[in-house]
Amino acid sequence: MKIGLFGGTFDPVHIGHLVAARLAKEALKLDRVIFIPAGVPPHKNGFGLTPAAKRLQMAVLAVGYEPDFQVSDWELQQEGPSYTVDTLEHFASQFPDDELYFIMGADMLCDLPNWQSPTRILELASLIGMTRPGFAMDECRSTLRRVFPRSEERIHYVEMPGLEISSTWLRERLRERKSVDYLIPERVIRFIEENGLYDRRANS
Ligand SMILES: Nc1ncnc2c1ncn2[C@@H]1O[C@H](COP(=O)(O)OP(=O)(O)OP(=O)(O)O)[C@@H](O)[C@H]1O
Ligand SMILES: O=C(O)c1ccc[n+]([C@@H]2O[C@H](COP(=O)([O-])O)[C@@H](O)[C@H]2O)c1
Repeated sequence: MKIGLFGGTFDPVHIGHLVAARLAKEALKLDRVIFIPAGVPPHKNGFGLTPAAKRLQMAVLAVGYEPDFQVSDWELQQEGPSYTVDTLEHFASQFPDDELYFIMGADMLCDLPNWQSPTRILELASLIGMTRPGFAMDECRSTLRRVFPRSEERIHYVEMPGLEISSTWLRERLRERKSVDYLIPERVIRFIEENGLYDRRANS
């Protein structure tokens, strides 16, 4: 089996994530994709992060009834920063007979040399870099080719329609009481309002 792992802060999850997962699955013929909300995202200032349990619930609601999408709370159960290498070691021992693919947007892929143990990451999984507006994939590709010359075949590049949205931008819209319709799954918007996340309340 080919298993896609998709790590993220998902604060909140949005259509950029869902489209990336769907197209990565299609491009690499993955059997399923597991969304893995990060407990403590390693390169982000954790200040103001929505509590892990709520980010997890939003991810669960977002993947809804999709039989080929799942959510893992593994990173949320660990202490300290959610380093991908540790997550991959865990999933590799969990699924020893399967091939692992880690899905990421171009911004994250270009940053790979700064991650914890990137060479080990490339031994444990193939990577799928999804295009993202504002990040030059070609530049990123030549950097990665230079830094990891022996891992070229482990990194896949997949085009997706440019969705110039981020959780940061959506949090701002939510706080400003602007519409996020179609950008965030409807069930997740309802959850945000019911729980008063991002200062948003139903009918406010
Ligand atoms: N619009 C998008 N297009 C392609 N990839 C995306 C998009 N949004 C997020 N991703 C990718 O999804 C993964 C998880 O992203 P994350 O949860 O940090 O969302 P984000 O929108 O980048 O959040 P923030 O604005 O809070 O940094 C990352 O690999 C990121 O590159
Ligand atoms: O392991 C690392 O060094 C590392 C550094 C930066 C990001 N990551 C992972 O990349 C994924 C996307 O990160 P983020 O910050 O965009 O949500 C998430 O699973 C993070 O744990 C991992």
